[in-house]
Amino acid sequence: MKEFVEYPDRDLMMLDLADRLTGELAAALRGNDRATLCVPGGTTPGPIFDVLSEQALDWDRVSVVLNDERWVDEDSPRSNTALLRRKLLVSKASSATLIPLFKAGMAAEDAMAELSEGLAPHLPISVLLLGMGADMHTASLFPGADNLAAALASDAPLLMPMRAEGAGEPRITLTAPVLNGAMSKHVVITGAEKREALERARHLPVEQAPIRAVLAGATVHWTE
Ligand SMILES: O=C1O[C@H](COP(=O)(O)O)[C@@H](O)[C@H](O)[C@H]1O
Repeated sequence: MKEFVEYPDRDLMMLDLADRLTGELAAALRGNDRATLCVPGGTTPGPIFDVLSEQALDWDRVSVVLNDERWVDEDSPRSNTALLRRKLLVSKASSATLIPLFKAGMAAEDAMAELSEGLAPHLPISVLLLGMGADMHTASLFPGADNLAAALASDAPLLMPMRAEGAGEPRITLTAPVLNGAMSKHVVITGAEKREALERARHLPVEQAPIRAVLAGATVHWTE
């Protein structure tokens, strides 16, 4: 890990993090025509998206892609894409381009080729924000998942379908080499349980603690 940043409260963390991500995106846009922002779903990032979506940035030159998606329709409360549409791709950020990680009416396995083709031109990731579950999964790299080893391999494809006991529904995830190809990497976690899990992860094999696969060079942001 590059740095562990501890904040006095959630509001300050979300504001500071949104500010850092905006600064890094602006820097990426200064040197390139476009930039790619890759973000987690789940319960943690909503307040960051609220702040980010109000930032002055050339959003029409920004591509936004999720770290991973739960294979559910967008009208499901579990849909990470729906979270993005509701919280991030609004206000000033409404002109950003969403790179889809879901195809309605198809099995995840059957949609890989088409979704990978859509993602490829937007790589490498300029700015990466990851979350982490208390089970030490990040993106949809879950301990015990069927395709975990393949998704961690250095020659992994861009995307992998993933099924795991703790995951609920089938998933699709960006693989470790794609995540690690990011120009800047941040991990956001909250609460004592996740802090302890992160500490434990550092002493476990990556198969049991997949977050380890992305920690090199990452800044971890934590508050209670
Ligand atoms: O299922 C998921 O979980 C992780 C962590 O989510 P949280 O609710 O504990 O913040 C998230 O990073 C990932 O994108 C999501 O699909």
